[in-house]
Amino acid sequence: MRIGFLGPKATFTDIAVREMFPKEQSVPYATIPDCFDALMADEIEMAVVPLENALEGSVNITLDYLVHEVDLPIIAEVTSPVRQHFMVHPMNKDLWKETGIIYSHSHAIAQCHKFLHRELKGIPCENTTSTAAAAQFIKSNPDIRGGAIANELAAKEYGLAIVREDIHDVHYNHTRFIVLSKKEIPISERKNSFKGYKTTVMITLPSDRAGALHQVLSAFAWRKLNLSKIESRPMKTGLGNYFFIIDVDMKQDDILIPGVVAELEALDCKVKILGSYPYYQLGVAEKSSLHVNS
Ligand SMILES: O=C(O)C(=O)C[C@]1(C(=O)O)C=C[C@@H](O)C=C1
Repeated sequence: MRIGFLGPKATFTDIAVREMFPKEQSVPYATIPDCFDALMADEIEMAVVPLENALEGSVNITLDYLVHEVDLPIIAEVTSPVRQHFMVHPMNKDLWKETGIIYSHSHAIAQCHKFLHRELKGIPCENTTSTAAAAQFIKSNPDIRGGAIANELAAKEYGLAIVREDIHDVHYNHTRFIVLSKKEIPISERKNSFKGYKTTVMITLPSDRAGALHQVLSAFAWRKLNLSKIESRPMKTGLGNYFFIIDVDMKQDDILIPGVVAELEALDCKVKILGSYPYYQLGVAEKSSLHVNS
C-alpha cells in the first residue's frame, strides 16, 4: 500500500508514518494540498497530514481542505511527540550564534518562540512547507549561514549539525496527524498504542439564531457524549459565518450519534460526519527508535 505524507523525508509526519506503518511504501509530497490531491487522483491509498499541535493549535490548511475542497473520510488519528532542535550546516557549526536567517515550518517556529527570543533575538525567520524542507534547504545552501528548526531524523537525513537540542518552549509538545483514505482500510499496526475511538462532526449553525450553539452542545450533553475538541473556522462565505468542528469521544453507533444528527438537523443545522476512527498515541520520541533510510 502507498501512503502519501507531508514531505520531504524526515518531517514529523514522516516519523508518524514510519512508526504507524513500518512495512508500507511511503511517498513524500511537498505540501498538504498535494497529499489531498494525490489521494483524490488515486496515486496513493492513504494520506497522512498534520491536524493540530498541542502548543500552536490547528493546522488550518488541513481543516480547510477537509471541509471545503475534498470529500475524504478520516480513518485514523495518530498523536506523536514533537522535539524541535536547532541545526546548521556542519561548516557553520562553530559560528551558529552568527546565524543570519532561520528556516522552518510556521508551527515549528512558533513552538520555539522563547528560544529564538533568548538566543537568536531579531534574526529573521522564514517559513518553509515543512521542518524537513528547511533542513534540506540548509544542506544545499551552506553559504547563506542559515539555521533550521527540525527533528533529529532530519539532521541525520540531511547531514546537519544539531547545535541546540529540545528548543521547543513547553515540554509537552505533541502533534495530531490524521490518516485519510477513500477506502475502509483496517489499521492493524501498533495495537499497543491504540487509545480508543473518536467521531469528528462538522456543524454549520442556522444564521443569526440566538442560543443556536447552546442548543447544539445540549444535543451532545444530555446524551452524556464527551467532546474532546470544539473549534470554529470561517465558512468563507462572508464575515461572521462560521462552522464548528466537534470531536466526540466515541465510535459512531446506531443510536446516540444518529440521534444527535437528527436533532441538529431538526434545528436547521447542517451536519457532516468527517470520520469515525481509532486513535493512537505514539510515545517513543524519535531519538530512541528511528534510523535514516537512504
Ligand atoms: O514540518 C513537519 O515536519 C510536519 O510534519 C508539519 C508539522 C505541523 O504542521 O505542525 C508537524 C509537526 C510539528 O508541529 C511541526 C510541523
